[in-house]
Amino acid sequence: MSLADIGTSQQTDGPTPIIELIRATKLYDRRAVLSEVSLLVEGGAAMALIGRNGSGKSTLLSILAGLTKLSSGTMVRSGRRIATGYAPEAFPGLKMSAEHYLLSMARIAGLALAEAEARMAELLEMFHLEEFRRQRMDGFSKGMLQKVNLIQSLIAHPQLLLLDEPMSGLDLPAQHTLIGHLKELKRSGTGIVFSIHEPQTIEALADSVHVLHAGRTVTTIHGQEEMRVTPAVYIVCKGISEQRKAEIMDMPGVTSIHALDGTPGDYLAATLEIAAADDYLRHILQAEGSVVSVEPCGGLSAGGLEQWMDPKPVKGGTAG
Ligand SMILES: Nc1ncnc2c1ncn2[C@@H]1O[C@H](COP(=O)(O)OP(=O)(O)OP(=O)(O)O)[C@@H](O)[C@H]1O
Repeated sequence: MSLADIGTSQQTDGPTPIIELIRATKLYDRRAVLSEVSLLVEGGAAMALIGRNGSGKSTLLSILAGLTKLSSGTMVRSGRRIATGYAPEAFPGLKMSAEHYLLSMARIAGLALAEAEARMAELLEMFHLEEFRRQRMDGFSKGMLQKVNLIQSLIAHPQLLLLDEPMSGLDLPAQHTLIGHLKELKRSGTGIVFSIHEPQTIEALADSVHVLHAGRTVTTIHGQEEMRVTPAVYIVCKGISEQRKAEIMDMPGVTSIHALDGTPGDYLAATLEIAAADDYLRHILQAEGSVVSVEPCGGLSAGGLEQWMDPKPVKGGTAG
């Protein structure tokens, strides 16, 4: 049930809606960086936001956090005050100790001093940061700053947790710690929205994936089952004429196909069912194109989602 429905219907058992965006649009200098995006965040579930650089993920998170205003559309909250934790993408090395900063954040969020101290100690220990608690953050490494950033978002038991690239800069043990803690939070009913570029985190944590491209929703996928579809193959080629491109795009078994951004020349990347790979490769060669790389992909990749994360590096040569 969406939050928009709640006013008109009897509430039923099941996931609790926390916050909903309906046709959310954000303009900067009359340019739409988000266009008509709708989504519903539910308690006890995690939604991954994926999309290439500049697709609007951070803007969307900042809107959900209440820090950026919509240009049009609606944001509906389940209550007047939702305890919200927000870890932005860029976190500054402030000229104060981690302890001073975290206690201030906890107090601002409404925690009593004793509770704030206890919760801070628990989280500092969890992220192996306790020995640095009295040091100034302007001397911290990137990963240490990210840990402080995450701790401030978690400290006041958020009902809604918004994380912008939470794994950025974290070492592997810290990544595992974070995933474990986020799973616990989900079990306790927190709704989580996180932007991410790594498929592993999606598989470990996400209950749904919302894909953005140039500020628009490309697709949304619900449920681990839907995310883990059959294995597939990811093929990058180049040198195909516009006319032949249209033909290969229509070939059976091609899940997704797109021009590969950030590479020289007209590189084309396709995700397709394994059974269709031979036929596809034959078509490329008949169209006088050349094959740059062929790689198996599984899990999330098979749904064609990989193309919306960071573009894969193209192996082999430059465009001719
Ligand atoms: N304050 C702002 N003023 C003008 N344009 C902005 C502002 N904030 C973001 N943008 C633009 O909005 C678009 C979306 O940016 P956003 O940071 O939301 O993307 P993103 O998907 O989070 O990217 P990345 O993966 O690189 O972090 C970009 O084109 C960006 O330049």
